[in-house]
Amino acid sequence: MNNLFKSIGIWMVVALVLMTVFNQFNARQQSSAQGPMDYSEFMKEVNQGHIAKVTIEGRTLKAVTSDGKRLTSYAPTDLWMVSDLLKNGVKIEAKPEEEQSFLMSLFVSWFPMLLLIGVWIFFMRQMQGGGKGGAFSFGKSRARMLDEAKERVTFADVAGCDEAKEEVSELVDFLRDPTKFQNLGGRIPRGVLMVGSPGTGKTLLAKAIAGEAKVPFFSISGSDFVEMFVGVGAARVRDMFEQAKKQSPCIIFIDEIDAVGRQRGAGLGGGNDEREQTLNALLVEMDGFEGASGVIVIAATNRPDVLDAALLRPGRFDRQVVVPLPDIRGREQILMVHMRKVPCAPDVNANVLARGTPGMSGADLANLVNEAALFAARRTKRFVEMDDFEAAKDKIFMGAERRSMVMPEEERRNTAYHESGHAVVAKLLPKTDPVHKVTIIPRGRALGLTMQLPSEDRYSMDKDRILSTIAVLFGGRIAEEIFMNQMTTGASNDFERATDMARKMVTQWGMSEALGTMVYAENDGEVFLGRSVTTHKNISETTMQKVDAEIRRIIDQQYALARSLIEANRDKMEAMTKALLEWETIDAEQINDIMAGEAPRPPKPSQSAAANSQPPKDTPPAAPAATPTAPAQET
Ligand SMILES: Nc1ncnc2c1ncn2[C@@H]1O[C@H](COP(=O)(O)OP(=O)(O)OP(=O)(O)O)[C@@H](O)[C@H]1O
Ligand SMILES: [Zn+2]
Repeated sequence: MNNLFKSIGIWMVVALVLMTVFNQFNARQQSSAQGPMDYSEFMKEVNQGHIAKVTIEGRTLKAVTSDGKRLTSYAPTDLWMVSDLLKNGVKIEAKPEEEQSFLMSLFVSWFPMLLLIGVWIFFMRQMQGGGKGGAFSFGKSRARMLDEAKERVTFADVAGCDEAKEEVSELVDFLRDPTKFQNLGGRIPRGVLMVGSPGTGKTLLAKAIAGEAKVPFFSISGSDFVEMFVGVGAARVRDMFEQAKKQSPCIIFIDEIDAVGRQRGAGLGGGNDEREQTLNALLVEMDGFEGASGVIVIAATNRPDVLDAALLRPGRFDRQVVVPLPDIRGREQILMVHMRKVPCAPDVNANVLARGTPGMSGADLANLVNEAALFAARRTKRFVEMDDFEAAKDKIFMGAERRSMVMPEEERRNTAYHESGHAVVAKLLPKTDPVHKVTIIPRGRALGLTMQLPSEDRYSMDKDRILSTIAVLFGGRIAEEIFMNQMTTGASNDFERATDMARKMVTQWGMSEALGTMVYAENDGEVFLGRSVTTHKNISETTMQKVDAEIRRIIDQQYALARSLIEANRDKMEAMTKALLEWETIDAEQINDIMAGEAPRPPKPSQSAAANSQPPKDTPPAAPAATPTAPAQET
C-alpha cells in the first residue's frame, strides 16, 4: 500500500510541475504577440485620441491606432471603459471570446490532471491483475527479483575485494548444483553476513554470486520489514521464504539487516514488538529450511556489533564476509571497471586517481567517474580527460564551485588570509598531510578551502598527527586576527572540529596523561532522532571538570603553537595571500615555491581551463560559511 501512495505522490508532483509549465507557456503565448499594454497606459492612449478602433474579445482588448499600429491590452472590469472609448470617438466592436480558444485553454489546463488520472487507472489495473509480472508476483513480501537478462552482474564487475570474492566462491559452486556439492561432502551454507561500510559493494557482490551461479536473486531491505502494524513484517518474512523455495536454488539478499536484527529488548523505550516478531519469524525460517533446499540468505550490514546474537548462531548467519574499503590498488581496479563504461582520453591515469582518493568507497569511485563524464559532457568534449576527473574529485571532496557568488573585496582578502593561515601551518608542522590545493573560490558551504590529501592509506591516527591537525585548524582564525585584525564566523566550523578532536583525545582515545587511558564516553550504537547518541558513563563531577580542563589545555597549547608559526612567517603569509587573490586557486607546486621563499610559478593552463567552465546558476546565498580543511579523517 505504501508503494501505491508513494507512486500517487510522485504523479501528483509530476502533474503539478506540468501544470505550472503549461500555465507559463500559456501566459507566454498570450503575451508574446505584441506585448500587451497596461490598461491605464492604454486608456491614456485612448484619451489622447491615438486609438481609432477597439475590438473587445472577452477581456482582451485589440486596438488599432490612428496610424495603423496594432495594440493589445487586458481590460479589468471597468464600467467606464466603454463610455471613455465612445467619448474619444473610438470605433468599438465586440466579439464573444473565441469559443475554440476557450475549449483549448480548458483542455490545456486540465491535461496534466487527465494524464494523472489515466496513469492512476493504469496502475490500479496492474495491481488488480497482480500475480503476473515480476515485481508483483512477490507482492506480499515486497522482495524484488533481479531481472537476470538485463542486469546480470559477474565477479568481473566487482573489483578490489579479492579476499571477499574468494570467500564467496564456494557459494557459487553450491548454487550451481546443490546436490552434487552435498555429495562431495561440502558443508551446506545457509546464511552469510556481509559486513562493510556503506558503498563498499556488498549488494554488488551478492548480485555477482547470483550472476555467476545463474540463479534468481531476490532482494529486500531490512527496513521494508519494519511496519506500523504488528505482524505484517513477520508475514512478509514467511511469504518471502515461501516464494524463494519455489525458485530454488536462489539467493535472498537482505540489505540493512540491522533494521530488523538489532538486539531484542534494546533500544529507546524498551523493545519493539513488531521488530521482534519479525526477527523471530526470520530466525524460525532460517532454522526451518533444509540446506538442500538450495536457498542461501545473504544479509548486509555495516553495524554487525548491534545484531542480535541469535542471528549469528550456527545454522543461521554463521559466516561473515568482510567487504572492506578498497586500498589504493583496489581503488585503481574499481576505477578501471567503471572507466570502461565511458570513453576516456589516453592521458587518464587510474593509478594517480587512486592515489588521490583515499577513503573513498566503491560507490564513491563510481560516482567520481560519473561526475567526470558529466564535466566532460558540459565542456562538449568527446573524451573524458584527466582534468575532468580532477574537477570531479574536487567537487566530491569540496562541494561544487560557486563562481557566480560575488564576494566583496574585503571578504576575499579575509578568506585568502584565512586559507593561507591553514596552509602555512600545515606546511610547517610535522605529521601533517601534504597540502594539495588552496582556493578562495566558494564551494559548497565554504568560502574557501585548504585541501590536504594523505599520501598513503591510513587506518588510524597517532597523537602527534591529531595535535598537528588541531593547530592547522586554528591557523585560519589566527591569520584573520593578525592580518585583518578581525574575527569572522568563517572559522566556526574549524573550531568545532578542533574542539571535537581534542574532546575525543581525552574522552575516547585515551591520549591524555592527566586522565589516562580510560574511556569516558561511549557510543552505544543507538540512533535517536537521526543522531547517534553518546552517553556519558557515570563519572563524577570532579572528573568532568578535569576532562574539561584537559581539553582546554590541549586547545590552548595548539592555538599558541599555530600563532607563533604564523607570526614567524609573515612574509610567506603575505606571498600566499597575494597569489590567492591573483589566481584564486594555487596548487602544491606553487605552494612549495612560496614556502621556499621564491616567486610562485604561474598556474598551469588546465587550471584556467577549469576556470572557464560555466558557473552553476541559481545557487542559494551562503550560509554562515565554514572553511573545512580536509576531507574528514577519522579513525
Ligand atoms: N568493489 C566494487 N567494484 C566495482 N564497483 C563498485 C564496488 N563497490 C561499489 N561499487 C559501485 O558502487 C555501487 C553501490 O555499491 P553497493 O550498493 O553494492 O554498495 P553496498 O555496500 O551495498 O552499500 P550499502 O551498504 O549502502 O547498501 C555499485 O553499484 C557499483 O557501481
Ligand atoms: Zn578554516
